[in-house]
Amino acid sequence: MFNVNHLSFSYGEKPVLENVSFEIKGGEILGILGLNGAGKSTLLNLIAGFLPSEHGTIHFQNEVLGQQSIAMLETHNYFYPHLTAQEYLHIFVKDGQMVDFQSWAEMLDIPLTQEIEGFSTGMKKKLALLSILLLDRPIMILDEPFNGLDLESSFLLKEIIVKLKEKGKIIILTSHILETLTGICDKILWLKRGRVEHIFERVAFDNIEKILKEDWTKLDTLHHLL
Ligand SMILES: Nc1ncnc2c1ncn2[C@@H]1O[C@H](COP(=O)(O)OP(=O)(O)OP(=O)(O)O)[C@@H](O)[C@H]1O
Repeated sequence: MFNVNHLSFSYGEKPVLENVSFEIKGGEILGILGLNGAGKSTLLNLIAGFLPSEHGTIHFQNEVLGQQSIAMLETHNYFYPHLTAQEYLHIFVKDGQMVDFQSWAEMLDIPLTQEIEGFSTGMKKKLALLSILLLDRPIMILDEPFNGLDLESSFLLKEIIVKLKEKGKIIILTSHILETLTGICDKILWLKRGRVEHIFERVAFDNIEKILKEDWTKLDTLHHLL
C-alpha cells in the first residue's frame, strides 16, 4: 500500500499543494487530472523526492518512502547529448541484469547507436521511459508520459502500463487527455488549485467530463467574445 497523507507544499510564499491525501494498492493505476498549474507536477516531484516535502507524510508498505522504491518519468527529459542511447541505457542496468536491448529498441524505434543529441522529442521520451523500465521499481510515476508520442508508441505505452499493473506495480500518471486516463486508470484524482477536489473510482468515470464542465465558468466568456 502507498499512502500520501496531508501533503502540503509552497514555492516560497506561494502555496501550491494543500492537505493532499490518497492511497493506492499494488497493481493499481492512479491518474491525476487537473488544469494547468493545479499542482500535478509538483505533487509528483514531491513523491519522487525531487522536491523536499515540508508538511505531510508519504509511506510505502508502512515505511517512509525510500527513493529506491520509485522511478519517475519527468515531463522534460535531460540527457548528456553525446552519449548514444545504448550508453545511456547501460547506466540503468543492474549487475547481472539481462536486457534484450535490441528487441526493446526495435519495438520502440530507438536507434541504439545514435547520439541522443539527434533524437526527436518523442524518441527522447521513449528512451527515458525505457530507462525507468530497466530500473524496475515497485512505484512508477509518469508525468504526462503520452506527450510527444506518436500513435503507435502511445498504444504500446498503454500496453506497457497495463502489463506493469498486472505485475503488481503502483503507477501514478498525469495526462490532459481524459480518455487516456479513463482508459487505463483504476482511480482518478482531481486536483483543483492544489487540493484534492475528488477521487473518482472507475464506476464513476462516465460522469467525470460532466462534473468538470460544470466547474468551468469560462464558456460564457468565450460565447461573449466570439
Ligand atoms: N519552480 C517553481 N517556482 C515557483 N513556482 C512554481 C515552480 N514550479 C511550479 N510553480 C507554480 O506552482 C503551481 C503548480 O505548478 P505545477 O507545474 O505543479 O502544475 P501542473 O498541474 O503540473 O501544471 P501543467 O498542467 O501546466 O503542467 C503553478 O502555479 C506554478 O506556477
